[in-house]
Amino acid sequence: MSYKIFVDGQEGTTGLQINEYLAQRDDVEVLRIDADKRKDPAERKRLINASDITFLCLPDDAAREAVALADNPATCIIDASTAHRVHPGWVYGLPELERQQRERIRTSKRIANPGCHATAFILALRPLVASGLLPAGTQVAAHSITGYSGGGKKMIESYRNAQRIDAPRPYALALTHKHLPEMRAHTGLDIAPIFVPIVGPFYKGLAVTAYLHPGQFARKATPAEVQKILADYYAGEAFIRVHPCDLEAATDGGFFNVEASNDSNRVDLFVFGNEERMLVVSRLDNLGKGASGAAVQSMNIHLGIDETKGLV
Ligand SMILES: NC(=O)C1=CN([C@@H]2O[C@H](COP(=O)(O)OP(=O)(O)OC[C@H]3O[C@@H](n4cnc5c(N)ncnc54)[C@H](OP(=O)(O)O)[C@@H]3O)[C@@H](O)[C@H]2O)C=CC1
Ligand SMILES: CC(=O)N[C@@H](CCC(=O)OP(=O)(O)O)C(=O)O
Repeated sequence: MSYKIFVDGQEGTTGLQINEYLAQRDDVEVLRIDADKRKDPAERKRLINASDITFLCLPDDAAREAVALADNPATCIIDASTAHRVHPGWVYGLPELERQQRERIRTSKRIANPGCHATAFILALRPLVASGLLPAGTQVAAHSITGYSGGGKKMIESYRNAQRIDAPRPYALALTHKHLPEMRAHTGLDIAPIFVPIVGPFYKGLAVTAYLHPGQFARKATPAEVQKILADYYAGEAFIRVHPCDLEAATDGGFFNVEASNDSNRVDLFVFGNEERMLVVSRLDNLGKGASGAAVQSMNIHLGIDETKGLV
């Protein structure tokens, strides 16, 4: 069986990476759009409706437009943009979210691929809320350190061409980052976090660090107990690794490497600190589990094939 796949936005950062994954597979046929028709709605409409799966790797407005072009009920759309992540009728493409999520991804024709910071944040926090340890009313604070490819073609260009940008740059300082709605909706928290992303002068790799105040927990817990909640929640997950509370093993001489999950679809989770002050750190490749890898994982689940196919 060969599935027909169309990548709308095939020349963008996420689209190119999805095509790299698909190029290694013999069970998919990629429908290519001619370069001069990449933004032609009629040609995009034809290819979307000729496909079993269409990946939208587009800015939000273009993604909404693409959805309006889809009229074949058999076509499944996996949207990498922010447009539909808390939208009714769309399933959030994070299979590890909870037990029923894979079935939702399998049966829905509208799948919203999670944001990169949001994926890391939600996977770190959701088990703690679900276990009752972290009250839903807690306002969590977190920062994220990310590579510049997360900003797409324009940001990549600015790092490569402009005068050297060699210092990390915090942004979204109005504290209204576009991932807040999905972070709130999919962690089970009632309040959006105080969230500060920081972009650094490296291509890819991302780590969200969430600050936990054990005084706000519903019961006393050590870092090892928090680590166990995460490990139990993700037991058996192919792409989530919950590391033991071992600072020496988790760092290079005390320094945390935000690039160490790169070139994988893996999320690495760590708990640091003590009974008074705690951190949960969640690390991934923003172009892997933070974007294209996650999209391919959802495609595999939707098609009912091994979800790890083509992914490491
Ligand atoms: N980069 C990342 O790590 C992540 C990105 N995302 C999301 O995925 C989506 C794509 O992001 P990214 O790949 O980084 O963005 P890029 O800017 O790298 O690529 C977007 C592509 O879409 C094309 N495009 C723009 N408008 C249209 C249109 N109307 N019709 C057809 N094609 C169009 C652009 O064309 P042109 O080449 O001419 O500019 C470009 O090739 C975004 O919504 C982003 O928020 C999600 C998770 C992570
Ligand atoms: C470095 C950088 O700018 N990163 C992007 C997030 C990329 C991502 O996950 O994406 P979506 O655009 O799909 O939400 C940002 O923080 O806005």
